[in-house]
Amino acid sequence: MIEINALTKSFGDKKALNKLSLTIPSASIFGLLGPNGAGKTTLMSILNGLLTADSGEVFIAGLPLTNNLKLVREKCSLIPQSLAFYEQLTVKENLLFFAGIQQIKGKALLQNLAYAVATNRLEAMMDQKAATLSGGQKRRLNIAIGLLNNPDVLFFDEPTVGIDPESRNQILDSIKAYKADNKTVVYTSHYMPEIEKICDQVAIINAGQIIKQGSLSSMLHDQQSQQVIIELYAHISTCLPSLVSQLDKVKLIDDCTLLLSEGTGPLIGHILALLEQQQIKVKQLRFGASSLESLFINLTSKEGEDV
Ligand SMILES: Nc1ncnc2c1ncn2[C@@H]1O[C@H](COP(=O)(O)OP(=O)(O)OP(=O)(O)O)[C@@H](O)[C@H]1O
Repeated sequence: MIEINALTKSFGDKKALNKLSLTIPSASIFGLLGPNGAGKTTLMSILNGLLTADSGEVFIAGLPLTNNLKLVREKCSLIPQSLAFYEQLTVKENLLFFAGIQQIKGKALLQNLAYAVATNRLEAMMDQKAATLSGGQKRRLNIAIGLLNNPDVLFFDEPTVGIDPESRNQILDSIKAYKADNKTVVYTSHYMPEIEKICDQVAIINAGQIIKQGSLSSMLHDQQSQQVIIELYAHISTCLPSLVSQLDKVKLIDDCTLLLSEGTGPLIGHILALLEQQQIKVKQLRFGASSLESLFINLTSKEGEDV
């Protein structure tokens, strides 16, 4: 289990984390969601000992992070979004090099290497130069390198950005396999359907604080009776520019979809009347936050960005 209490980190005047508290259960796949600049990377960097917090505490498997940095680094692995290996070395040479600099040897090396290669399906390309791999294969090599220390906790920073669907599915399958092997996975992504597919628990971070945390089903259920989603056949920005500037409690999910938040009773009638006036046809009207995306937009939209 990872226990985070009142973590604060500033860069100059900018508070990247503001007394953030969070509990991440063991052997779960935990989704960390937040808009750009919310503090996700800062949090992951602190949890991995790459940055030091100004105040607050972190316990990983009961150990305080500050006094046990070396041990915690052995138990955790951060898989960055950027590729961090040598293009001119083969897959095997890269894996052996990164195992070597962590001084992983003997039986541990054989076991960890086999696990990293098998879960990332790299067997067929061990003698291939990294430069010749596809984007998805490179991403899998990146992950395999992160597994060489056989970590208990894996932090993934958007591992599936810009890769083909086959590699995306392989990566998602491997993440489920890590959980089945009792590893804890902390996962950030902007791609909500992916989070919905694999995560047990989700926390939404905004402006350096956790604004919502829970199981995915409970979070969506909480919102069920309070939200209405209206999908249109037309583009809102072109056909109804006045509507979007007039109304509170209305947000855009995309240019054809409106999300009406809490307390929307009379508002629905008002909007439907406006749409009728403009002869805009409604494609679908749904009750409840049917997706994590609508919940996320609703929770993280800032004043001034609301429509
Ligand atoms: N080294 C730094 N120096 C100055 N400001 C920083 C630094 N690192 C982060 N920040 C600021 O702290 C805030 C949180 O940044 P962080 O990178 O943690 O957000 P994020 O949620 O990971 O965003 P993204 O999804 O865009 O990667 C932002 O306002 C960012 O500009």
